Amino acid sequence: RIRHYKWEVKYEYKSPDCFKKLVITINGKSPGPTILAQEGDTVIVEVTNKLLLENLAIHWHGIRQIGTPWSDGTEGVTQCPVVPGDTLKYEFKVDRAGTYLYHAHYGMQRESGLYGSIRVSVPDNFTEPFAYDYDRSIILTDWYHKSTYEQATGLSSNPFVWVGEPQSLLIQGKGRFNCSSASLTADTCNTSNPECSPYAITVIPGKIYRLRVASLTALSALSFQLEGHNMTVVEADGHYVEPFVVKNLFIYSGETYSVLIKADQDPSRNYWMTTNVVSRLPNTTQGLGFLNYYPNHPRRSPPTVPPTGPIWNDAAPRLAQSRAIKAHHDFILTPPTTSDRAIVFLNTQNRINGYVRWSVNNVSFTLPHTPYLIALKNKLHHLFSQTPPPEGYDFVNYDIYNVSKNPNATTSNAIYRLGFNTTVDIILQNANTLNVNNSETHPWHLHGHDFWVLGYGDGKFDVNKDPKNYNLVNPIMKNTVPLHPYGWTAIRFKADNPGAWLFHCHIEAHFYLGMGVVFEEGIDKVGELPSSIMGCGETKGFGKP
Ligand SMILES: O=C1O[C@H]([C@@H](O)CO)C(O)=C1O
Repeated sequence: RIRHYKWEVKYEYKSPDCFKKLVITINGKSPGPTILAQEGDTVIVEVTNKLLLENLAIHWHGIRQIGTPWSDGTEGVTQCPVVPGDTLKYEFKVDRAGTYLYHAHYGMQRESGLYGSIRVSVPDNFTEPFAYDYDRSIILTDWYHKSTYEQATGLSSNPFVWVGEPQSLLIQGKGRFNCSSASLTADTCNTSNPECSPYAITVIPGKIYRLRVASLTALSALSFQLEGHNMTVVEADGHYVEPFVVKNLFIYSGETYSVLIKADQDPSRNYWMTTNVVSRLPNTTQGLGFLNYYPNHPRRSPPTVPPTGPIWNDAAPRLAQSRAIKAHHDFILTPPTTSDRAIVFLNTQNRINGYVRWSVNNVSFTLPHTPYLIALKNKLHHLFSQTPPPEGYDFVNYDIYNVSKNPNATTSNAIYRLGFNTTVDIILQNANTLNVNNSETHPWHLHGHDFWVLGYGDGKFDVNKDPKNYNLVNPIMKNTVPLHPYGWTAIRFKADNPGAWLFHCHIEAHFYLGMGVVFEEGIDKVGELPSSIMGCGETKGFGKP
């Protein structure tokens, strides 16, 4: 079946957390409409850019785009941006049931509110490994009051102006800023504005709910809680998980989970739904929503104070949850037992000519003027650097626990070319930032593939010892994984999807500052590119009759 959507994207004044600012909406809404489809369907989205002064691209996060790499929606990698006034038709197959997302992939545009859910249901004759009565989706975000332009300008300046901690946390696009904390007029900030009334999920006592929880924060790692209710984790990034129970669901930007909850508590009241910042010193009040027991009023406050979140700087429970996520025993996709190539990616914050940047192996990524997919397909190799980027770093001498003695890095737009159908291991290695005793959490997202998560570790990855402990028995497949502070994360994937694919830190400011790489595989097998994606750079007008 074909699922056809027509979207108009524009800026509108909205007050998602009671503070009025410009928000990017789709057909008048942020979050945008949920895409509902069934495995095997074709989704067509015709996007019209009505942003007036700004380009646009939309990425279908978790959809592998097998056979349609030009529909991945990654500006600079797989397409030219959609200029104001233009319409672009995205067309792709949703080939696997699960919980996915869509969001802007042009500059830091995602954090202006351009995002939503994709829910792909199982085929008619298929039974899932768990039962539930109702299915609900929510997206967690953090929210800034400064515009994307102010943020991007600060990040690109010397002296560096960091974006800072967010002003509020949103649950399904709703949050609450303390308007009296700043001298703001009622027109600018008004807590009785219905646009910022807390999000509520209504449940019928006794029923089981599948709650699809996703994070698209710009910066924050979150802990998600439902007061008085345990959650059973059953799905991660579109793959069934061997079930396990949590009170706090740790979730990183770009991840999706399904959890089961039973509405089995005292039905005469409502319960808090909360999000808390973890892994960075929180300077944002917790996000609040309601778990509303029918027939209580959905806006009736619970009689309790909202539960406090976990200790923000205790990394141990976060690492433990990452390690607990294994493939469901009936749905194990076994990884190849060996790889053809292993690349280590050292994650560092650097300084280039006085400007703060983020790097992989001391190379800070920049996008070329002509998108890679188009340049590669047309064999225009002069359009980006042909010097292969590094496969590792100075393992012997680099001290990951301290500020680098030489924080200098270089910029490059070179890419990693992978042999088609080869098996590739990536070991993400964390390190200290430019500040003493500081290492941050980075959620890494791969386009065009799912990967097996082979393991997580503390400290420096040992190439002789650590691979012996890889989980090759029941590793989960995901498209986004956290790299924990001072730790490493090892993943494996098959380079079997012809195209050019971004792999990057999902923190908006970090990718903006160069924290990403591009992989190319099987470019000769990519079909003819639609001319609609080629209207920029040196290939402007290519494919036009
Ligand atoms: O890129 C970043 O910059 C700041 C800080 O390191 C400098 O102010 C921070 O926390 C980041 O993640």
